[in-house]
Amino acid sequence: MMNFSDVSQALNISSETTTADMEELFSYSQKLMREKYPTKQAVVTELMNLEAILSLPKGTEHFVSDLHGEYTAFDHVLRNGSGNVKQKLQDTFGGRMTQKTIQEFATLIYYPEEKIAYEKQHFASKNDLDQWYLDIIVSMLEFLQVAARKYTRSKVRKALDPNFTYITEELLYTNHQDNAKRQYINRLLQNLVALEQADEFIIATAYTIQRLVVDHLHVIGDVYDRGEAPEKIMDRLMEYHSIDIQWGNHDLIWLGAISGSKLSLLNILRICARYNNLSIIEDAYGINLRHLSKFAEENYQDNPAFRPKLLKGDTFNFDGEQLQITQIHQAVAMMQFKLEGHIIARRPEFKMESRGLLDKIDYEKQTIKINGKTYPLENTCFATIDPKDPYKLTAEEEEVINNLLRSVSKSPQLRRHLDFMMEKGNMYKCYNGNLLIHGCMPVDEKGNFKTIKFQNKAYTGQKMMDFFEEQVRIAYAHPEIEDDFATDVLWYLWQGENSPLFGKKDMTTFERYFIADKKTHHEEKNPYFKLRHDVKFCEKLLSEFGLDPKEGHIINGHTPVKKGHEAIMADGKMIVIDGGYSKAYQATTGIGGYTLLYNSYGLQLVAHHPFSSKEEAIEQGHDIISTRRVINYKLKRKLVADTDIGKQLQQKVALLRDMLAE
Ligand SMILES: O=P(O)(O)OC[C@H]1O[C@](O)(COP(=O)(O)O)[C@@H](O)[C@@H]1O
Ligand SMILES: [Mn+2]
Repeated sequence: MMNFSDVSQALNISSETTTADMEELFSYSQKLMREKYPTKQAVVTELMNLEAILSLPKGTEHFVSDLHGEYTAFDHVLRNGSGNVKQKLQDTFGGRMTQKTIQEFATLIYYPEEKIAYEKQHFASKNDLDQWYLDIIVSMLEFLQVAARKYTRSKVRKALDPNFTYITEELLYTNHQDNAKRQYINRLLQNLVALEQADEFIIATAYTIQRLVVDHLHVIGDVYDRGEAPEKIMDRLMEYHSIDIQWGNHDLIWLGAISGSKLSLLNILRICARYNNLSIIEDAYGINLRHLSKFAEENYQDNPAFRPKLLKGDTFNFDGEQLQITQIHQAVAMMQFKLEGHIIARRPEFKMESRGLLDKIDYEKQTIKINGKTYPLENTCFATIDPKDPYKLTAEEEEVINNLLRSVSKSPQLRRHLDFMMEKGNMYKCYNGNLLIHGCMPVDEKGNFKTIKFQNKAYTGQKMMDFFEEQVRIAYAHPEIEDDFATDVLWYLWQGENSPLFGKKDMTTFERYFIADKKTHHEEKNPYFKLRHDVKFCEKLLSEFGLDPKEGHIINGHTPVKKGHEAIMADGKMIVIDGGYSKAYQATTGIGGYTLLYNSYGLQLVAHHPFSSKEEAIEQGHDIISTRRVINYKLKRKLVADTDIGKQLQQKVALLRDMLAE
């Protein structure tokens, strides 16, 4: 018999729900179940279905992080399921196909349209092409069967292209060795080719396979900034069949910009200018920068510290574009430094006085005093600053920023993407026993969770995370309110000392632009980043979130794992998967990025070579996976019953059993 606590779990009831509420909910859920399964037969069918699902192997989870706008590399990783497609091909065809054929087959599954077009150019006769089609279709069906093995028929059906559902199911579930059926199957296959459906069928099946090899995707933050196409990543994520996102600090400033935070907006503009990516703002999101550009042109000159960073092969679209971006870059950076002074004054509880720097400058001598030490300033661009009132925006700056804020809030494309980021996103997630957080849990040197005191209330550990999430949701729901507490908290999450998404003492943006002494650029990391090597500390953190400290893992992104450093820490309890998709950071990491797979046998870390181009992948069959490392191979396969969803299904099974017993 189910009790209230079982029901409360099944219905996700919080500790604040009263017994009376629970009784009502309990009878309500029974009523709903009776409506849904009105006959004994319906109950039995559903019960059998659920119990069968519970005994299937757990689906594969795929973890990615710090995508930083690198769409093509990310797209490739999704298409090959972090090497999962190739691994399964190897297991299926290893003895029967050469390595070269397996790689070609893999490429066909990743990029079916392009690979078919490429292959077609190389056949001497129609007969050769038709034979190729038949061979490929037969192998694909065999492989589809492997990819579909873990799922119920109904789930596989959802992954099929509706145009080919009928024919695929016939081909998939009919015994090809059965003499009576062989002719029928052969006719179906021949007709696919004869009726010129082969291309479409292969393409559709390739995408179904891509979809089936990964059951659920976790994005551990930082979709945005530095790379050129975050909007394409967001479109791709929106199409994905099953996904959650943990917000990164960079995602937060995009959420901030559309929630009315001027500082967040200035930061995204500054980073886009810095990485030569203003087209994301203008073209992808349709935000007009003409006013800003004109203002920048009138007030700023060339300045080496603000020229956009160029990656190999980058060029400018027109003469003078570099200068224009350099001017915009300075204009937004200076507005940012000014407005930081306002928020710091407005929010003493943020304790960020030391980050107000414009009043620590000697404008005549061009020096600054930080922590008692005076440094010369270089590459300064302080024309809009009134030394007597350094944080005051000029009237024109006010107008520029207000206009920008307005047009950001009106961009339907941006809203669509960020609505999705809110819907699927959280500060952290507990999923199948693991804890997913982009950055860290702020702690002191001893590993005690830090407490923040905001608006006379104190928050620690998980409660602090929940508090931050609540503020993000409040700010996002009220974009018209620009300087309320919740909107300011969004900026705190970007660069506040106790932000779980930032995890450093100070963000030294000003120093990086204007002070030569590199010591001032240092950003001290929270002690978390040392302590996370320690098993006991990781166990404590898992317990804080109600997870099993012996079984669970913590999965972080955020800090690029430098060459020669470990991504797996604390005996496998802690896994850091930001190996740096970001091209700008590949020199430090030496690789293209890490991803993580969690299938029914356990966790595997996958390291990727930097991705060169789609063309190279297609023509030369280059894949980008380098190594896979098993973290915790389980002899006993995990089943759906062992997962979070499995637990919910078991509650439902119990309810159904109660109904049968009535
Ligand atoms: O290398 P860039 O683009 O100038 O960015 C440096 C800034 O980025 C940060 O590392 C934050 O970005 P990440 O979340 O990607 O680490 C800051 O701490 C630092 O000041
Ligand atoms: Mn980050």
